Amino acid sequence: MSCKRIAITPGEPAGIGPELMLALSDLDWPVELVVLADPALIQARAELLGRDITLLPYRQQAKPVPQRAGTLTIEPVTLAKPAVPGVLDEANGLYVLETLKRASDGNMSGEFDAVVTGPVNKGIINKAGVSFSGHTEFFAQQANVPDVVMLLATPGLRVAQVTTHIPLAYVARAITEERLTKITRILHAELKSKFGLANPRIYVCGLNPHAGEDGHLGREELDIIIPALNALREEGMDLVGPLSSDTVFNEKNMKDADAFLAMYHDQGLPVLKYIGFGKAVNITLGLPFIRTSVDHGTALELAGTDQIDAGSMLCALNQAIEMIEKRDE
Ligand SMILES: NC(=O)C1=CN([C@@H]2O[C@H](COP(=O)(O)OP(=O)(O)OC[C@H]3O[C@@H](n4cnc5c(N)ncnc54)[C@H](O)[C@@H]3O)[C@@H](O)[C@H]2O)C=CC1
Ligand SMILES: NCC(=O)COP(=O)(O)O
Repeated sequence: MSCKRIAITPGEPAGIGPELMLALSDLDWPVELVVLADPALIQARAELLGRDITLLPYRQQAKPVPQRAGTLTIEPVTLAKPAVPGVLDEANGLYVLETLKRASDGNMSGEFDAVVTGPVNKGIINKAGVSFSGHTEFFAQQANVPDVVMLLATPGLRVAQVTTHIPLAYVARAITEERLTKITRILHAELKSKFGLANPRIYVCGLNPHAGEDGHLGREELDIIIPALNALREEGMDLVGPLSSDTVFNEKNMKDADAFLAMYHDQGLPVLKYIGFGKAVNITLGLPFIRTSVDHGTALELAGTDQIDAGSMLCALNQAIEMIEKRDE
């Protein structure tokens, strides 16, 4: 297989993204990594941490070559202001978006084979004047895809979400038969195509406490979720539920399920992040390109220190490489 090229966005410059890039540069990789960032930022963080690193310019027309330890290949994107570790500055909000847009464009054109993203601060991008709720929604919009699925995965557990970054107060309204059907179809199809599962079994969470307790604690299960799941079962999908989300994540179910489908962001992710910290990956399903990410945030208080765990970033890159291999099989 020819050497592949993966775009890497470090994310929020005041967060631990630059440290994550240094962690990537510690290892040899079988692919070319193209870091979309301000070289001065990476150099400054390396100096702060007493690290030697050789920054190489990205040459788009050259054949991709595997990344060698001690180096990072960079395409410059210029910060508006030098970043201070741990201190957000809305002046750099658009810089972050520029890196994401470059990654998206390069993936859409076929220049890159995947994008791996570091953590961004959603709030500071909004403060910079651009409405932004997350990479998931941003990449969907850039790729002109109406529906994508956020899936977090760690060994032994995959959790997808029907809704992503919306206020809790809007969640019940957003759970419609149409949305649940579309999301479940994407999840089911990509568990097959991207993870090689012939007939994936998906455990579905209820929305209400005790999955509505026969309608006494909320009617969404009876009126929306059960009818949607029954129709999808008619298509041959192996769906279990809806089940009460306070008990569904037990050892027996985790062994049996290929994935869990949660109704909202904070329903299943605490379980996944608890058992998977340092070895979990966020994957966007339904995009026309491969996108993986760290499972954690900007950890501002750790920026500029050597206290970070780069495990999730390494897993995200390995996951992207695996997905490229699967795609090219
Ligand atoms: N992929 C992304 O872009 C994500 C971005 N975020 C953003 O991050 C910001 C901060 O969110 P928080 O909820 O505080 O989550 P966080 O993940 O930044 O921090 C939660 C706790 O985990 C620790 N932590 C996080 N990553 C770590 C690492 N690699 N090594 C060691 N310790 C680590 C932090 O020090 C903190 O104690 C928010 O603006 C949020 O939107 C959050 C999750 C994902
Ligand atoms: N919990 C994952 C998260 O919030 C990151 O979302 P995204 O920025 O990857 O869409």
